[in-house]
Amino acid sequence: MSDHDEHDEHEHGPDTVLHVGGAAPYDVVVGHHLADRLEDLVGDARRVAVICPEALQDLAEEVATPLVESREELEVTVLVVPDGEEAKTAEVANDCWEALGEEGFTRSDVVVTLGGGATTDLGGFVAASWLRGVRVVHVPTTLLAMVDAAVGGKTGINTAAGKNLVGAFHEPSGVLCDLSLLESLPRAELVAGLGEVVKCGFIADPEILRLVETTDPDDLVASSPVLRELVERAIAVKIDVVVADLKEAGGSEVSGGHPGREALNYGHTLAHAIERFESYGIRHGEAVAIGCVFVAELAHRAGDLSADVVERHRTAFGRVGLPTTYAAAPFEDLVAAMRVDKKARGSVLRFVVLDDVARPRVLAGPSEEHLRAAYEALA
Ligand SMILES: O=C(O)C(=O)C[C@@H](O)[C@H](O)[C@H](O)COP(=O)(O)O
Repeated sequence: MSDHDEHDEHEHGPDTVLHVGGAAPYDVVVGHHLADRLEDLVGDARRVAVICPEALQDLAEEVATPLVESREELEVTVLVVPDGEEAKTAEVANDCWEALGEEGFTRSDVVVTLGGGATTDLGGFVAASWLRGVRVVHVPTTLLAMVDAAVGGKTGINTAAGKNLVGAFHEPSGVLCDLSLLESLPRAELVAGLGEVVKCGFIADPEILRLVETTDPDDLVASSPVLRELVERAIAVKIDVVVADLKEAGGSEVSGGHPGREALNYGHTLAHAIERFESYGIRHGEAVAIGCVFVAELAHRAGDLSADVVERHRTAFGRVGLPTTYAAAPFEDLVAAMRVDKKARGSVLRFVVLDDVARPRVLAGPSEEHLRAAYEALA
């Protein structure tokens, strides 16, 4: 992650600044080589804790060095956490709290997360809970974290009962989406990130679907202007939704009503159940693709979604290389896992479904017959 220079400006155009309004406004910057923006975001902090997975330790040092050099009194500590979902445990959060305690971290200090969605979820949660909330700046290094996890303030860890069951809403004070970091991202990780992008296309922005359907998937690489447009569009979808309903309070069964923030959970009810069943051995974006096809099948049976739009799910997710079939888990196990989904109310399962592209709503209490048939359609 190096500094932005004239060459970047010439080759990739100016950085894009997407503003997130609300009670705690912040900017999401999309561009190339954004390291020089971090100093401003750290502001007058005395201490910075950079939370990153082991594989990104060198990058963390690269980020830390200019900060240390920028101000004599600034202390920067790198906290290394496990890779992926293994970081999202109470034990790892506790290790981070202990480290912040040893550093004497105060309310004016700053956590910087550097990593994928699991790192931003964990680091955001540590920042949300330490002293009941210190500033956090996210520097996402995967496509999924850029378009989803780093934006909107959801933070959390997993428990034995399921994914993200403990957490807090804690908005970052800034997000730096440095697309040059995607150059070294394994292809499968980039493809997984496209799962959340395509999801945004279905719930709110048909132009995303058009771009995905008309671009050669091999051209979706870090330096591609189309990828950048997809990133910016997906973030814009997310910003619109979280500004209107930060704490997911608007999800209701009011007929014809938009589900508020729950719309972003499209495909996630089954996705989280599959991830848990697979002991997080499947990438989140892959599970989301499967979950979206499932819920499209459900909406076709229990609602108004046309067979054409169901098929469009298969082609859009499949085109970028994401899975659209799944049969590994017994239906009953997945239903049991879905019962602890945050959208469930009492014994009633609730799903975000579509009536058409960009027309999301909540479906409450679908019949077991419809659920089973939708799951069987994934096989
Ligand atoms: O930001 C949201 O709201 C979302 O639901 C976005 C999801 O894509 C994301 O995976 C989120 O972390 C899932 O949240 P959860 O509340 O279902 O745990």
